[in-house]
Amino acid sequence: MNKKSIKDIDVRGKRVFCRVDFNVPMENGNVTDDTRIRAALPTIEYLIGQGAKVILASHLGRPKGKVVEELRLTPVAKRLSELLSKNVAKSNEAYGDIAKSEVEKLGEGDILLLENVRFYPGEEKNDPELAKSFSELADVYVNDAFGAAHRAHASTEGIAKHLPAVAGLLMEKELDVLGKALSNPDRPFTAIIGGAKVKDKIGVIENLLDKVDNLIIGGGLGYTFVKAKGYEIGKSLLEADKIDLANSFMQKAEEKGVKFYLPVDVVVADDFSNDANIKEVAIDSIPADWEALDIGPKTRETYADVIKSSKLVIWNGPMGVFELEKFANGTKRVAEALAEAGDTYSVIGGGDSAAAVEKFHLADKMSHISTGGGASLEFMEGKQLPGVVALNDK
Ligand SMILES: Nc1ncnc2c1ncn2[C@@H]1O[C@H](COP(=O)(O)OP(=O)(O)OP(=O)(O)O)[C@@H](O)[C@H]1O
Ligand SMILES: O=C(O)[C@H](O)COP(=O)(O)O
Repeated sequence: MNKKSIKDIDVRGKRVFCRVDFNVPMENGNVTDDTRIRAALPTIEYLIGQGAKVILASHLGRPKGKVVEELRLTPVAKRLSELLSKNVAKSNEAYGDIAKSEVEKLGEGDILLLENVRFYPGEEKNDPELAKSFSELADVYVNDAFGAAHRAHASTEGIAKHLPAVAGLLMEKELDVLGKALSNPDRPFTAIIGGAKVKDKIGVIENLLDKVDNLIIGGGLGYTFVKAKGYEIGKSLLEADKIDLANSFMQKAEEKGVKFYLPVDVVVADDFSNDANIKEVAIDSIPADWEALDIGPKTRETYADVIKSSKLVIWNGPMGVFELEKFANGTKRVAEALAEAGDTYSVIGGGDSAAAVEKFHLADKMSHISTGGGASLEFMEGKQLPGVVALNDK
């Protein structure tokens, strides 16, 4: 990495504004998956160890510049405090006099979590005034929010103009692992792309088609490809305006000698729920009133075989509606195959794929689980991430 990290500067006794990505799933005021919080612990613990005054900032959800009670970071402060076995103060503001007075109370090694930065309209607009106000809380800026590094926002980009700005340890690790995988991949190199929408994955599919040996498609976005091949897909997800694009991807894959894998069978349902009637059908037999919500058993085994014969696999996006047990088998099988594949380096990029791997208790079997969904996607598209560009060069 050509950017400075916290190890390159002296943070002892300093007020450190550390942007983290604590955009975690919550239910009834409790954090339901703390992966992203745990991923930030090395940086936070390092800062504590250095005697810094640690000011943490994050977004949660998309409150669109307004205070949304359910999107306060209070439950995150509680969870972080449990993980660190240490008090984590929580502010109801993210800048201004109240936040300043709370920062003033910090001793060396203390931690304050600011309120959700997206409660302020200036955050997503990258308002220079707001960025300046954030910077007034601190002496140093650390960006450890790889998951939000693709956003040019006040707390991820603008603030870096006002303070010495360096990467945290998580940011550094993510950039090193993903960068190495894409610039010099071990082969066979396989990408598995799933999730809901083709439109979200256009860039990554385009870029990866130039790099991979195998491209596996699953999830809701797969049905636009299935339709493009001429099959009826019933009520499955379809982006009709992306059919031509899907065709052009399949053509490009053929030209480049990339093996392109689509489901050959699927699990269809008569309702989008765990109570639905379901059946497994071949890809050419999706009933008109039914919806494909997972890949079928033959597809699962083919995908597992491709995974196991690969040296490097990048996975972004679930194979089905894994949140519902009836449609989790495809995603689970992919995760298991990655876990079983001994000498395959597995990179899980994507909030949902990471959540799935956690859910199946296979996280410790993966080589690297990226904390970035959109960020890892953009990285895989070959784009520059504004939150990284803004940091000080080495
Ligand atoms: N066949 C399907 N039909 C409808 N929805 C599906 C289907 N397969 C997967 N999904 C849904 O797609 C969602 C994930 O899509 P998304 O594109 O956000 O994935 P992702 O890239 O992993 O997300 P993130 O950006 O958070 O990492 C899941 O909630 C899942 O239920
Ligand atoms: O969950 C993510 O991918 C990051 O936290 C960024 O969130 P956003 O897509 O709402 O900017």
